[in-house]
Amino acid sequence: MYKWTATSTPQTKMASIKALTESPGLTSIPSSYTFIQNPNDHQAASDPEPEDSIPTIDFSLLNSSNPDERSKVIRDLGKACRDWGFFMVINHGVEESLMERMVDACKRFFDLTEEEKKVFEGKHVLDPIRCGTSFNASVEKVLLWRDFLKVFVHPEFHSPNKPTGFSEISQEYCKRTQEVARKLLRGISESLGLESSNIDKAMNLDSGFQVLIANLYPPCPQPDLVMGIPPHSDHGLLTLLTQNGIGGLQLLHNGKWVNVNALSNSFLVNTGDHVEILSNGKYKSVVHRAVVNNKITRLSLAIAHGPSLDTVVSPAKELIDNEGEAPSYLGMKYKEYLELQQSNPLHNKTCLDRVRI
Ligand SMILES: O=C(O)CCC(=O)C(=O)O
Ligand SMILES: [Fe+2]
Repeated sequence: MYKWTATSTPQTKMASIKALTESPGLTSIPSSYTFIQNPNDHQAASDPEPEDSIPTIDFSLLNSSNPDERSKVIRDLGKACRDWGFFMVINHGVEESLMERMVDACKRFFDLTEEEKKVFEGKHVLDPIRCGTSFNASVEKVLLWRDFLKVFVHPEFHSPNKPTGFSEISQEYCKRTQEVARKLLRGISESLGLESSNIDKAMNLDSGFQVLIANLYPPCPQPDLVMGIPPHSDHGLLTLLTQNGIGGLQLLHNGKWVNVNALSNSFLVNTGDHVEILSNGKYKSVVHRAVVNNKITRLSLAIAHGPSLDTVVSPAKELIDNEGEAPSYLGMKYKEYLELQQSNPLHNKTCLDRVRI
């Protein structure tokens, strides 16, 4: 049986979705998880049309000594950001075995006992290590079919001390994904007509905020009624996502939901709200969601890369000055934005709407 478990604080915490699904004889979902009242009204997703497929970026070409090849990949990167806010990165140089060990370490974290995980529950949205269920169960009307672990890994590296090896593997993995993200941001800077180091400098990426988010979506007896993660855009600049080979990520593209079918050993990359702000809306953050299935546990691992927490992010001065545009977003300190986004229910681009002019 699943149950509410009391914690040392007066607030009651939900049992994990993993514990719920492992309770014997679960054939229907508890009503608190009914996200979709009428599946017929729900906008089902389809695969992208072949002529409009998800952009793929060959990362190795960013290092090309051939200037034509390099300028083409920068153009492709700009087009992917403008048309999709999303792209798949191949040939990124992070070994497949490291990606697999990282996904496995996250799986082993979720396999710890409920008692062991409780130590890492965290109380505040800015606690550096926090695991739990749903997104923010204290403010949500409907619970999500998802357990999570969130760990701040840069500028200061944190890690749960269990399971064995987690800390070493995540330190290496996060260092490597940060290098990939920074290089992509140099390309994105150039694609906006800015110096390649513009975003890096303006966002203070030497002390950029990086957070590891592991999502666990166990099988659900009624997957069409629940949601893993509801439609939202990410805070920050770029999120690099990988998964345990099981699909479930969907993007809102030209008003339609599209399934993401990832190539193995690729990173699924989406632009976050702060790329939209700094590009003054030239590049939009993409709305995405995660659906679940009734057969197999899906695990996704998102590494979010943002400015340093103290950076006030506003549209790039060079874009405003050079192109005579009016700024479309107010400046806000990234830390305040993060706190706002994490303390409210996750819903479309409601957080970004607060800074839109
Ligand atoms: O699980 C996924 O594919 C999406 C996860 C996600 O959107 C997030 O962690 O922000
Ligand atoms: Fe996301």
